[in-house]
Amino acid sequence: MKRKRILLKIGTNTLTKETDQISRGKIEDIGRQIASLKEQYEFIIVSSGAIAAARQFVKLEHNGAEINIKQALAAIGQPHLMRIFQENFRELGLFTSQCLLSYSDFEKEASKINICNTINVLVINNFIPIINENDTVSTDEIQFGDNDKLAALTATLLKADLLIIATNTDGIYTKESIENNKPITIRTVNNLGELEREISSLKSSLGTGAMQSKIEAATIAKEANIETWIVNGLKDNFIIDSLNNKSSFTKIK
Ligand SMILES: Nc1ncnc2c1ncn2[C@@H]1O[C@H](COP(=O)(O)OP(=O)(O)O)[C@@H](O)[C@H]1O
Ligand SMILES: N[C@@H](CCC(=O)OP(=O)(O)O)C(=O)O
Repeated sequence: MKRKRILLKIGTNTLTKETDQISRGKIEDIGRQIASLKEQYEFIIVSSGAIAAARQFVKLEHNGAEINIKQALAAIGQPHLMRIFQENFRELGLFTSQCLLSYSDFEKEASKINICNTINVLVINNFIPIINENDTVSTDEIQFGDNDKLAALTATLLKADLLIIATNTDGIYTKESIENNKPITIRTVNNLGELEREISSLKSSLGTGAMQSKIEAATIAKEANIETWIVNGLKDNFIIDSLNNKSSFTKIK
């Protein structure tokens, strides 16, 4: 049976479990789930966390440009992040590999072919690709805040069956429920336009930029007929529970 391809995007909030360190426990939780699902699903990961990994170890001299500091931190943190993935996944019998991509790679035909070729060989040989933005050569994601769009472009290019974005909420909450401090998840979205209106009207008062980028990612995925699920990565077993419909999350069809 052909395995379904899941593109899993893990944000910094999830990877650090909202602390100032990468959580080995969370990486182990993710690895354990991938190991138990590997007969039915193949996983490609887009992981943030390079900057967070560096902040555990260093404080850099400031030269006036905050973005340069973040780029340097990403360069320092990325190998640490990969080491933590590698150590934890290896214990579970999983092999890892690293791919660093930037937006401009998705605009060049030759680069797109190379990305597909490399990642398909990795997947066939059971090496899980762990992708991050190449923060040395471009600043799009660290400037605007996340890897969501990179994940959607990658899911589209690699013909994923599903895009799962792991974050620190039970998906997207309704405007009213946020205002009442009793968050209620929007379970299914068929009309992204309507959702966009709800979110943008929240923007001024509650600062919803973070969810906006996830909606933009879902818009890209939808154009390629890929569903996006926004799930709570802080919870143990979040991938399996969402696949079994045992948790509260947002499904964007
Ligand atoms: N309607 C909404 N529903 C849920 N979360 C929202 C909403 N609007 C804005 N957010 C914010 O988006 C955040 C998640 O995005 P972000 O901080 O970028 O996380 P990540 O690092 O996982 O990408 C939430 O913690 C929440 O503060
Ligand atoms: N490439 C950067 C991504 C930074 C970022 O803010 O991402 P996210 O946690 O997805 O909002 C890193 O690895 O630190």
